Amino acid sequence: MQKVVVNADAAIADIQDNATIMLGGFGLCGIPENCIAALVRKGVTNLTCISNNAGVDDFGLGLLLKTRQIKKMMSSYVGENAEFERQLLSGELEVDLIPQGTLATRIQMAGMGIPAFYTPAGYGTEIATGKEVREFNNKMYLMEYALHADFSLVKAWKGDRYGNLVFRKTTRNFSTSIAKAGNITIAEVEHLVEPGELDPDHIHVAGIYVHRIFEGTNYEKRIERKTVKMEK
Ligand SMILES: CC(=O)CC(=O)O
Repeated sequence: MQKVVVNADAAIADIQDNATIMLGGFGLCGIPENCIAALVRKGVTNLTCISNNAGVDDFGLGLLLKTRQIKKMMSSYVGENAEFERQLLSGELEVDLIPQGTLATRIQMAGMGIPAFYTPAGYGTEIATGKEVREFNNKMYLMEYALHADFSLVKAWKGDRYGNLVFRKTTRNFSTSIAKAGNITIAEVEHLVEPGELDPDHIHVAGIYVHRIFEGTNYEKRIERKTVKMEK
């Protein structure tokens, strides 16, 4: 199977209005920047976006919020985006705020083919509204469903033509599960290499999960490693 596509525009060409897309990254690192820029250029609307972080005003999913292409956000960490807040408070944006561990597990379960699971997170709160509740060992749990998407978009450090992916540091968080949860998974990578160049022991996502891959350009990478000197 030929998985390599020329660029982000080709990779996302069949994402249409009303699609559900899942995006990797944690905080502002590991963001599929090239795919987001291509979605802005394509102008698709009414998207449902599943991502731990909803971006900031001028980066990440904030770019798609600014252009009003997102109808619904399913997220956990949403606190640093003024336009997100404005759209939420004005009722323009539907928001499903999900506890972070629940979000991670719902995505992971989709990749594992497990339809639902029980978690104590959110029991007795608004999160529990409408959800099945069960008691195990004298503790109450909510049933949560696996979370699937039409498309998963992830950004890795390296990938090969077969779609095998290697992530760096925190960018791996969420991205490895997201890569397995979409019907179509698109990976953008900083370095596209030949099969055999990646050490098999270092591969985080096996190519079987990845349908399209391309080498991205001009990564902004908002979060950089800083050396912090600790006071004695
Ligand atoms: C703590 C977090 O959830 C990190 C982030 O997405 O900003």
